Amino acid sequence: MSTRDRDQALAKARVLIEALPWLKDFRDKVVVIKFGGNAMVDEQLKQAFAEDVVFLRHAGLKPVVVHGGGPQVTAALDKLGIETVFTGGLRVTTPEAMDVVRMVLVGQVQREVVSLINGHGSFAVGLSGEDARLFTAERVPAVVDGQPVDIGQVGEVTAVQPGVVESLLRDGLIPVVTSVSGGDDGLTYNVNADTAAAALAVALGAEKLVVLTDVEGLYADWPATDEVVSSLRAAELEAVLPTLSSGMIPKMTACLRAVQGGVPKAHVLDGRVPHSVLLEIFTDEGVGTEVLP
Ligand SMILES: Nc1ncnc2c1ncn2[C@@H]1O[C@H](COP(=O)(O)OP(=O)(O)O)[C@@H](O)[C@H]1O
Ligand SMILES: CC(=O)N[C@@H](CCC(=O)OP(=O)(O)O)C(=O)O
Repeated sequence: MSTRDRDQALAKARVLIEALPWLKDFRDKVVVIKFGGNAMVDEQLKQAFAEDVVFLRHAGLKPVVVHGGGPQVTAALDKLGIETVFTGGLRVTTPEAMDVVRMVLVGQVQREVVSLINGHGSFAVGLSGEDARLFTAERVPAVVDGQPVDIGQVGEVTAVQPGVVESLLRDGLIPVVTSVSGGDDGLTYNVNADTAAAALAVALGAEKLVVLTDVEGLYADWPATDEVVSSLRAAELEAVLPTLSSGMIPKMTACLRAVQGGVPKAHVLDGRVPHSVLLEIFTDEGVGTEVLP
């Protein structure tokens, strides 16, 4: 073996050894990963995401995927000539739009994520919040400048029955969850996927919530600067929440609820970086924004 070959082999071994403490810590632990619609635009990135999830499963963790699909819903609504309006980071959802949301998220995006993961084995099983009443949702208004604004069939998760997800995990499977949920009133609700991921992470007693998105993390003073906040505590996040805009509102609220609900750490990561999930879980690379209790 030449010196160069040996150095390369050593570097590879170092990477594997760096993962050792994390492999020990995370063995048998549940990690909820929110795969955002904006992070699922590129074929190579989608493949890398599927590889990461399957890697986690083979490494002895219990990954649970909650997927988004906002951009995909907007594209379908556009085709049908239905206008898209977001208020406080949430889609204004008429009964007509609700049918499209469910069709696209459950029938298209969820199926795609399931088949991407199953390209690497027989692991992924798709579920929506309606299956076995995983989530119960209740209609909520958006809050704009402190005032409630009606946004239609949009719900918050008020109850989680995680049994169906726990059964799948016991069988070594990878649940792929869509946020669309049923209400006690018999209606179907459009639940933001970050919100659903946080509620599920809390109910499962997850070790970590990882939220993939299309920015590096939480920007300190967006859009004026792109300086990423690398770490913040729940109390600090609570203070900055009212200053946030658009999609970051449900995302950071979800991280806050997760850590307040007992999840030791929530992490917003750049889904445009290939294998960002693996890098976050198994290496010392400090990427994205972590939220601590
Ligand atoms: N302080 C902030 N830091 C980072 N991104 C922000 C901030 N405020 C608003 N944003 C916007 O939030 C977006 C992420 O939310 P969203 O589009 O809902 O993502 P996803 O589809 O991954 O859930 C970013 O692309 C950015 O445009
Ligand atoms: C109420 C609400 O806004 N629901 C979201 C659900 C999908 C989602 O959250 O997708 P991303 O994670 O890709 O943004 C929507 O209709 O777009």
